[in-house]
Amino acid sequence: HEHSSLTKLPGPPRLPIFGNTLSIAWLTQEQMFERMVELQYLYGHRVVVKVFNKYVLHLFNPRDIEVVLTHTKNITKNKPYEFMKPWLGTGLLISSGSKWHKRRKILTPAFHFDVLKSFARVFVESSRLMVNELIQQLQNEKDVLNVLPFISDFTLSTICETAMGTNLNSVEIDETKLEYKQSILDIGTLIMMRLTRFWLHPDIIFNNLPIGKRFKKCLEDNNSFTDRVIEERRKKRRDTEVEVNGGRRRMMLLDLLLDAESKGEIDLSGIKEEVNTFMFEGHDTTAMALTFGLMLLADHEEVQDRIHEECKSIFGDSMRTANLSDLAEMKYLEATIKEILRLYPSVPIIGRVIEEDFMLDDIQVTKGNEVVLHIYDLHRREDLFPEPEQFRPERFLSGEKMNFTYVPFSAGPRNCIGQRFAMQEMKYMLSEMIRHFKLFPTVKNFKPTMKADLVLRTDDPVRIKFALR
Ligand code: HEM
Repeated sequence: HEHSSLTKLPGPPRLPIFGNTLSIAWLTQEQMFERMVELQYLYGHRVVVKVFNKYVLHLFNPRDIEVVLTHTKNITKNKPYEFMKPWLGTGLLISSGSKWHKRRKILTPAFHFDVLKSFARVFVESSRLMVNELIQQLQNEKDVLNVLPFISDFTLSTICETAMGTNLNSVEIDETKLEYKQSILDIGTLIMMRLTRFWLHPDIIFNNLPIGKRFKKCLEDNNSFTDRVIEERRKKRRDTEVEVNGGRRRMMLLDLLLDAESKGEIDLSGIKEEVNTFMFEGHDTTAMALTFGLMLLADHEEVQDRIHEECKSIFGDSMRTANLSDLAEMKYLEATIKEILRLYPSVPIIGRVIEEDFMLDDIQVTKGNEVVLHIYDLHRREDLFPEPEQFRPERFLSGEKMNFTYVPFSAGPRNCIGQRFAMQEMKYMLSEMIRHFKLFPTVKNFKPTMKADLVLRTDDPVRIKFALR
């Protein structure tokens, strides 16, 4: 009764007791990614994997995904997110129930249209800063670059300067910044290792092994950066008492948290978990999307040319910076970003643990079951996106609603709170890049090997050749 009709669904052959846990126990992150992708080809669009006595339902159908994402009660994240708790606490990404509701309410104003609008200066200046750095590289005859480090510097400093109200462009902080970025990579690797090796699941074992000690060290490195961000903002608020700029400044995310603290609605550990959550989600997701984006653009000269044409029609020969109404006119660039996120959705899969029973046709999914939604695989279904491997921004030009065939930012009550922030940031940055440079691939039609991680990642460096336009 408890496990309802899931037992009847297809899936990889299960062993007694262990279920499917042994078959993933030695996989690398690359193999694990492969394994997730191949599920639908081997078993169809509803697949059941058994983890000891627990049933995990993997879904690849837009209709099924819609049912799960729009359910108002089933908003609790599944087991794998537990392993992120020592790091992100129960910040907005991971919390559930009334805590999640309360926090989402506190933080939503930080993403209001007017607040995002006020970030234009930061997005534009940071984009220009990156462009200038690349020009400098060109002057030093370095025209082939691994782009990720430049891009993640860009996204990290924008999230700090916007949401956190902290400026990081001092040399002194460079080292801590690098350490912070490295700590996130290591945390991802260690969490994936723990996830696939079931004997590392109990805290008492994990924490006492070398891997657990390494994990702890990474968390310390990570926190030393985010603690500093909080401290810097506190100091600034003390020094410049009323820095309220038409009431807007105070809508910055970290200010909302610090204000909530003085009203007794949140404590320091609550602030820390949100700052860790937003620093990570707010920079790593967009950095990966922009990296894969530049890779695809380099490979598609015709797409670059169309974006350039569009920019010319907006700016003429002027090299002035963009504003929000310019952005609204960049229809082709918007379609391009959507297509980038179709092929490379920064969050490739998401999961829930079920608290209220529901039906998928005649299949009953019951309390305690877990559900995994395959965004990456959904976006590459041939029946939904003809020639799915082809990069074609035109798919998104008609403006037709994609409903649940396309959900890079998830949907429903637990959708991405930073969706519009991310779209704006990517538009500002990519338009600046295309206005200044022509990009060329170093390997034509390069398909990096993906790995299972906290966000969509590859170990293959994305190298691009630059030339001034
Ligand atoms: C290309 C960029 C981005 C993509 C593709 C993306 C995607 C997603 C997805 C799929 C989720 C749902 C996760 C889940 O259910 O486990 C999510 C949630 C979230 N995202 Fe994003 N995101 C992006 C950028 C950002 C940015 C820039 C921020 C912050 C400034 C952000 C903050 C968050 C937070 C806090 C959540 C949890 C929301 C909640 O549960 O209430 N994301 N994002």
